[in-house]
Amino acid sequence: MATGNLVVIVGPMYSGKTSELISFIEIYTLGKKKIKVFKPLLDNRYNETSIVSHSNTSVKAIPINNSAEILPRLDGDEKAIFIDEIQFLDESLREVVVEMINSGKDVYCAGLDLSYKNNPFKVTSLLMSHADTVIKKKAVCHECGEYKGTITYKTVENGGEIDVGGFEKYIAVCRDCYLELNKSKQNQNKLQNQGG
Ligand SMILES: Nc1ncnc2c1ncn2[C@@H]1O[C@H](COP(=O)(O)OP(=O)(O)OP(=O)(O)O)[C@@H](O)[C@H]1O
Ligand SMILES: Cc1cn([C@H]2C[C@H](O)[C@@H](CO)O2)c(=O)[nH]c1=O
Ligand SMILES: [Zn+2]
Repeated sequence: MATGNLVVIVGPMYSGKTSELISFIEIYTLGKKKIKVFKPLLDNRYNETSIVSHSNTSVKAIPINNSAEILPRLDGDEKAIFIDEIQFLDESLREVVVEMINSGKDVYCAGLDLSYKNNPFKVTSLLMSHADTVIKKKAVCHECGEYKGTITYKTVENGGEIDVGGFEKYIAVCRDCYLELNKSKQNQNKLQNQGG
């Protein structure tokens, strides 16, 4: 039996990763292929049992706490496995995914490549290394309007590097606007510290 393919879809928030994942799901379901869709329970923005895009299309998904919950949920005859928001899962997802492609399943993963601090999410980097295809999506920059948005900027100060949310705290920007916004944030902080 031939091994499966690994496709990893990455990019900033609002770049259409979930929409792209859903269009691949459609291809398998139209072809009446058996599939399973997973998403981390942590991502409860819209719904705990569906993956939902910003343009509001949705597909039913099995919520999981960690990557160890994936293999026990399989029947064995699935043709493809889809996993959204991989940045919220543990690094052992790599071994789980490699086992699935080695056993002949196609695997489609979508998630953030970079945090709002411009740090790579390790689990995404690991999966990109194993991928047959990496699809790097862009968003429209919220600041300058160019179709060059490659990073997510956090507009509020609170919360850590893992912090579920949407437009109330995150925007997608291009690299130039990201640097500009961080520069003005630093200047503001400096002024505040000087009592200005
Ligand atoms: N700045 C933007 N650039 C592009 N699309 C945007 C933007 N803001 C909102 N959208 C909408 O978001 C849709 C993409 O949403 P989708 O949920 O697929 O993105 P995503 O990359 O999975 O986001 P997230 O990482 O937040 O889950 C687009 O089709 C568009 O309707
Ligand atoms: C950019 C970024 C998004 N997120 C969250 C916001 C959303 O719930 C999800 C991206 O779709 O990831 C983080 O937890 N950390 C980050 O650095
Ligand atoms: Zn910009």
